Amino acid sequence: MKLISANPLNGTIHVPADKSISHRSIMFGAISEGTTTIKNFLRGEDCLSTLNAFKSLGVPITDDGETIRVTGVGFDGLKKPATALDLGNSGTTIRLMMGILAKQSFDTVLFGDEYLNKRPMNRVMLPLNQMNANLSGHDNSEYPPIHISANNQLTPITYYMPVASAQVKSAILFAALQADGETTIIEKEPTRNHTEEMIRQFGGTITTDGKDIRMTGPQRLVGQNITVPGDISSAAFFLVAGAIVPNSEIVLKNVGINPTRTGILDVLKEMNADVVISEKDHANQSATLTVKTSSLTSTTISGDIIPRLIDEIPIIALLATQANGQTVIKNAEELKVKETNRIDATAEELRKLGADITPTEDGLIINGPCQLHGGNVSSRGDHRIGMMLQIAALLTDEDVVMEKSEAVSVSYPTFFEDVTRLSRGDY
Ligand SMILES: O=C(O)C1=C[C@@H](OP(=O)(O)O)[C@@H](O)[C@H](O)C1
Ligand SMILES: C=C(OP(=O)(O)O)C(=O)O
Repeated sequence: MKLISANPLNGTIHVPADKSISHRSIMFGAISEGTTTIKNFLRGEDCLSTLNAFKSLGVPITDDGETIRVTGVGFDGLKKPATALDLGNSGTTIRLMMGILAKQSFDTVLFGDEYLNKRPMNRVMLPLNQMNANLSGHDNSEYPPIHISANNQLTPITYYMPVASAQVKSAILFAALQADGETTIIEKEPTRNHTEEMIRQFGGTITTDGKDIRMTGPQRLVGQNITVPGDISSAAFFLVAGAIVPNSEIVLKNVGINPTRTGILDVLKEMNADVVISEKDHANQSATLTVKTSSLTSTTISGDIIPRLIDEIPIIALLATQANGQTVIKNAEELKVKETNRIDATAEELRKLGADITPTEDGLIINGPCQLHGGNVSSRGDHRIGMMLQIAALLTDEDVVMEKSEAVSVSYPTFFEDVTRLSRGDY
């Protein structure tokens, strides 16, 4: 696909719904009692994988195009699926479902596409097996297909997280909701807290104190009415486009601003970007963000901000190519086990467009500002790499041609339409 090049972006957009919250809305709806309604559900491929998996587990789910209605069956009401569950590209779905399915009267098999089947699962299987679950990977490996054996008891644990991962934390919490007694999780660094927040929202009890999380099971949850806010990880592409593409001004409506997700706003501020936050809706943790092109300075990004912007690092790397000076990103080794190795993918694809960017063991070093040029690139099947490369193409008047552009549908199916509309200055 030939990408849109050499264009400012101007106008207003409603970024798509939050992917992490959309997944969890279906999951919590399914394991609760009573009905859950979900408005503004993300109909991207990853969240549809979650929706279809729970339908296969016998959960009644309807969609009238506006509202998704989940009739909760409780942990005890899930039914043996007719076949192994195909979870597509979605790491969040497979890992959280391992916790949900760790105590069922039937076996389940979970697998995904060529990318998901190469992502590490020991990080979830080890703590769950310590809780008396029985999970194993394909051919004694840690990779999918993952086999979950029938099991009628889970025991609580105290678990020091070896990696900063909301998916691992969430899988343990779903298991802990079904275990008899108190589970304690000590995070390496704080990660997104949507699971903890939704346990409370669905009527459960959980204590959080910095990196310590405690919860006593078993708990019964009750269905809720959810409106999903926009995804700051999707907004990130337009926040960066607005900051670096000359003569741009973009208004982003209804962007989720849960503080465990807003590392990118801290980085933009630090780099001198012109971003204004307005219309804060405290109940829904959302706001309007307005971004205008400005002159940027380099920065260092490391330590406990990394989990607060983990999915934004590819687009932050592009931002850094347009900033004055050297930007260093450290402690981001988790990027190596995403849909692709995002350290290598970001560096290698941006170098094809002329960026001065070097991969390191745990991050990237970027020198700017740098005039990008045309070239042939690939998303490598990774939605976030694909979207980052389209924003990069806006910085050159030469042709940029990208392979595997369809990957963007995983989290942002209307991404190219939104770029087209903003490049025409449509309000
Ligand atoms: O819990 C979640 O919804 C997610 C957690 C993060 O993964 P890790 O837990 O592997 O860091 C993130 O990269 C992913 O896009 C969504
Ligand atoms: C890593 C991501 O998602 P997941 O782990 O759910 O595949 C992502 O959306 O960038």
